[in-house]
Amino acid sequence: FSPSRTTRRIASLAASTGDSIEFAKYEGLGNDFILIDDRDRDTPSLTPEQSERLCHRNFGIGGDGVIFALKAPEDGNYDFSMRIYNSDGSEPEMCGNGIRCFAQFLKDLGADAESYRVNTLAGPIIPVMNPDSTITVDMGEPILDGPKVPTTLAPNSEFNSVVEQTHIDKNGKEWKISAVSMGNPHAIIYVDDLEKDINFEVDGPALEGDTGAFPAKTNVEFCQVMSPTHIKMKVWERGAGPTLACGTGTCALVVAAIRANKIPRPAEGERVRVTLPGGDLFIEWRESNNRVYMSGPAKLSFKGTALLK
Ligand SMILES: N[C@@H](CCC[C@H](N)C(=O)O)C(=O)O
Repeated sequence: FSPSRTTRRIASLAASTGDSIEFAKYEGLGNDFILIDDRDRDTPSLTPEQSERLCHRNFGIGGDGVIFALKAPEDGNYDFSMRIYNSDGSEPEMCGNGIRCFAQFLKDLGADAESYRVNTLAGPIIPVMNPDSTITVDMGEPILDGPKVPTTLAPNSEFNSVVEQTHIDKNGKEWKISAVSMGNPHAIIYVDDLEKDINFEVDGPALEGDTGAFPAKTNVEFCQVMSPTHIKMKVWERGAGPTLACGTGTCALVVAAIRANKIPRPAEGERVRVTLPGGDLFIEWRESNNRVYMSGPAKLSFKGTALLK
């Protein structure tokens, strides 16, 4: 934030009318979210601007996003709806770590089911609570068709989707990009050495905001294949910048890596381990139904009441 925006934020908090909101703070591998219980509402009780302010790590609660647990639509097909704002106030379609936090939040609120049918902007998503307290999420089918990702990068004829296409960013740096959507867009880039081959703080934002190639902006995943069943990944998220983990990004990466023959497709039921700065996620892209399953933890950090402007 520029000093003037920061000053305005302090002023707006100081000028609080006393309105406040109850929240709970959760994290999935350090990807952290403010959860709001809006189960009696159809729409979020906070604006994108209020959410952005609450996500600020100095002047708010701090978080990579705000997640709202909302009423299910009346069609009877769902248990709940979920919406999310990124820490910059933009609204993504889905969030993988967020949906595990959402499921744990529901459980902690007393909605003690084994699984939930959640209505999201990316379609139906189903988190299942495991006995070992991890959560496995049916993340649905990956979207590989370029215009639907959306990306303007040309499809690679061999794969009929965007696989390692050459692209030059605004700094003149050349990349080989694969594009996959898990409801939200991901640009996947393989490097030999994650520590040496990228300038994360420069390359991440240069690609995130490259609307010529990704008209809705994109999440950017830099990846290093460690073995046929293990990949390391660093993520620069759309609307949130560097985060410790990204569930949708991890799913997109495993799909992209299998399609590009970077790793073999594991046998049905076997999973690929993806190591992120915040820890490991386990991903299965099931051949029999084309759906992606993500397993990992979600934990309550603290609860509180926040002042609103
Ligand atoms: N951290 C998330 C993704 C959140 C949304 C993303 N920043 C976007 O704008 O698409 C995850 O775990 O999937």
